[in-house]
Amino acid sequence: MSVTPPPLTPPRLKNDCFALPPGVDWTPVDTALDLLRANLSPVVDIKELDVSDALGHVLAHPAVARRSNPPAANSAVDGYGFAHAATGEGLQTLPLIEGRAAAGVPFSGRVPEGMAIRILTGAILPAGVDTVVLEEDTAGDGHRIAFHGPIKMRSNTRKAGEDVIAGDVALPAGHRLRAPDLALLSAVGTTRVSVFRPLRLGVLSTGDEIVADSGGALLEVGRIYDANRPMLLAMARRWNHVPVDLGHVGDDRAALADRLDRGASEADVIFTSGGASAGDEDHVSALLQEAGVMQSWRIAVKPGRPLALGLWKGVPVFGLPGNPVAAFVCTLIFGRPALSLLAGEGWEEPVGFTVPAAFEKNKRAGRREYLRARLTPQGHAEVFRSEGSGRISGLSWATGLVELGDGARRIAPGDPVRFLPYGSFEL
Ligand SMILES: Nc1nc2c(c(=O)[nH]1)N[C@H]1C(S)=C(S)[C@@H](COP(=O)(O)OP(=O)(O)OC[C@H]3O[C@@H](n4cnc5c(N)ncnc54)[C@H](O)[C@@H]3O)O[C@H]1N2
Ligand code: MOO
Repeated sequence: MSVTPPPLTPPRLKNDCFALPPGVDWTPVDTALDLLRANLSPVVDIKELDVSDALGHVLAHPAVARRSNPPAANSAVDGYGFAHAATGEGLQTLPLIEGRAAAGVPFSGRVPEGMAIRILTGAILPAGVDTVVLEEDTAGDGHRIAFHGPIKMRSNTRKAGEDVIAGDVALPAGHRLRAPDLALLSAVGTTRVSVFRPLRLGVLSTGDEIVADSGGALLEVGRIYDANRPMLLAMARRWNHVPVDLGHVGDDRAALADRLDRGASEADVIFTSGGASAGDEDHVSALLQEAGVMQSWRIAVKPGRPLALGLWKGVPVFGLPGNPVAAFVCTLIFGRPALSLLAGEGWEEPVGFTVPAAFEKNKRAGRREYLRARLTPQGHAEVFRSEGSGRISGLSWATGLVELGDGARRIAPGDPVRFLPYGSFEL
């Protein structure tokens, strides 16, 4: 006699894979960011470098000015220097003294009150000179100069230390050195700096379908070119971290554990992509769970809701979602500030701009959304035609992201929206 099994009762179809399922704990974006910020700290040690080799490094200690800039009061222009006290309103005619003051060739004598001296840009003001008249504002015959007064005291001069004073902090700890910073440090005589050793970011792709190195072959349809790893390695390089290519592993837990072991010895932090959610083949989250130090988050963000966080042999692991758009957005929003903190740079927030929308959208409550966007010639934000997180072409089409807050919102063309240019993520 056969027994009829009881009927299965699936939940009502929502036809919206992004609706917040009841009973699941969604971590708001800000909560996730606060947790990362509170729990991460620099993991890199400190070394000394010549300033000329330090571009892109993060200062571990403040860089202190060894000398003032400028070191002495000097002239900002080519012209004639004199004592302001002897001048007044109307036509001023001053006899010139012999000699001149030039940058690097100072005039050692004193300029008597009522006389002027030829002076060039950058020259230290000679004794008796506190004011300079611009050459173009004068007439002269080689023995005298004339100009129209009044001229303001200290015109066209620079005070000693008006830019930086010796002993001041020229640049604070945590600052990542850019080209202009090398100018500043050089100007104040600082030739050696203490910097953090660059952070090593290991990047690993997972999934049986992924082919890490196709050798130029056109793959059969069931196989997927590895898009995430080249992107993530390039982002690491762009952010002045050292990219560590950990290659690819299939859906094999033992192989993944081995590769994470390698990552933990070669890198300071590991980004994996794929296998982050809770499916049958989601080994990254499963392994981190087994290791016992795992935060598996369903973040209230779109795209990119599964993000696994854990420690593997003491090394932080970010299990990014496999969909390339989600992997990209999670890396910008969560990965970048976390990396900058680990690298000693402090928490880096992107700078956004409020611009009018060139689109309309009915946004639901619950998840913060990041739309691929770019500015029209009028400076309005248009968004990519699809929000599908496998649509990699939209990442290239875009020049930034539009960020829509957690709540529900109806957006009409012209409404203000927050645009985060790729440039504000230093991409
Ligand atoms: N039943 C449910 N299924 C899924 C959910 C869900 O909530 N319930 N979430 C979806 C979302 S959202 C995302 S994102 C993905 C994330 O899952 P995984 O992190 O486990 O990623 P995979 O399943 O391994 O891959 C997803 C997708 O991305 C492709 N992929 C993976 N790695 C790469 C790579 N290196 N280069 C290019 N493409 C890659 C992969 O082939 C898949 O198509 O889960 C949804 N499912
Ligand atoms: O939102 Mo998933 O994180 O589509 O890509």
